Amino acid sequence: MNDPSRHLDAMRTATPLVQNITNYVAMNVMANVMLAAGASPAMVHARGEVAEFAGLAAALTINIGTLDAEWAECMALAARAAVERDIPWVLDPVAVGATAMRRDVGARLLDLSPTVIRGNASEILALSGAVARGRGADAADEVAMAQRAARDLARASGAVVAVTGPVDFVTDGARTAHISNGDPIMPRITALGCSLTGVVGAFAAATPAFEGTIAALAYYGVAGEIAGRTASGPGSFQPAFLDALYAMTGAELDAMTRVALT
Ligand SMILES: Nc1ncnc2c1ncn2[C@@H]1O[C@H](COP(=O)(O)OP(=O)(O)OP(=O)(O)O)[C@@H](O)[C@H]1O
Ligand SMILES: Cc1ncsc1CCO
Ligand SMILES: [Mg+2]
Repeated sequence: MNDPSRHLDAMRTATPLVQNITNYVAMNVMANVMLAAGASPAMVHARGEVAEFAGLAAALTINIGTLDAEWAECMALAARAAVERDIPWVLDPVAVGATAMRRDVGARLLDLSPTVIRGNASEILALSGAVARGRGADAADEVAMAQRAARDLARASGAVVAVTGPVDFVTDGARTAHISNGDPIMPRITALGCSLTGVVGAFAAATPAFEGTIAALAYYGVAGEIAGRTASGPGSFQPAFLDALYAMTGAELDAMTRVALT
């Protein structure tokens, strides 16, 4: 893909309303990232309104980072509503292999036909049923190790699967892509992966899932590279990253994108 800017333009033009059920750590970071990108985020998770809100939204994202039993039920209600209303929904299976509860909720959500699944290598390995070594929310496995699991998971679930890390991998079960944009500071800042899931949802609202996911990952990685030019550590990286998401032109994105389709 040499023109991800088309998909960035489509997303910014649509300013999609994206409903996010995300974790307490990510809520503020994610909303700011999505606003800087040009989307309209709403963090909505109450039982009484999740399904109704999905009728207003252009996409839904569900992140199990700070799970509890009540939220797990609301996540399923929201996912069902998204499928009924035919809007894309993105699953972020944070630390899905860590506990029995996470494995159970992850499997239930997987049964509800996510459009895209976005996780790190340990999470995608665990969700696919393979043995993973992740501790908590951080990856301990390599993206390359998770590629076969990602392809199997995509074929079994019908979802586009994105494995993020130093080089990102995206597959719909048949086609594959590697995106080698990004900055090594990114995994040293909490919730940047969670926030990326929101950006993937925003792109998927305006573009078919495989192309939209690749473009979202390229855009995010390029913003990371731009932020990395001036940042002196994780603290100064965060505002520089928001500014880069906000200011990036389509021409900059196309010039800096490193995507290999296979
Ligand atoms: N070592 C790295 N070098 C360059 N980019 C990276 C690196 N690690 C992660 N990234 C980028 O960081 C972003 C977030 O991906 P990551 O895999 O860290 O998510 P995550 O583990 O789900 O994060 P979290 O759960 O903490 O929010 C992606 O755009 C990815 O490409
Ligand atoms: C640190 C952390 N703990 C639960 S969710 C979360 C945010 C990154 O996934
Ligand atoms: Mg994560």
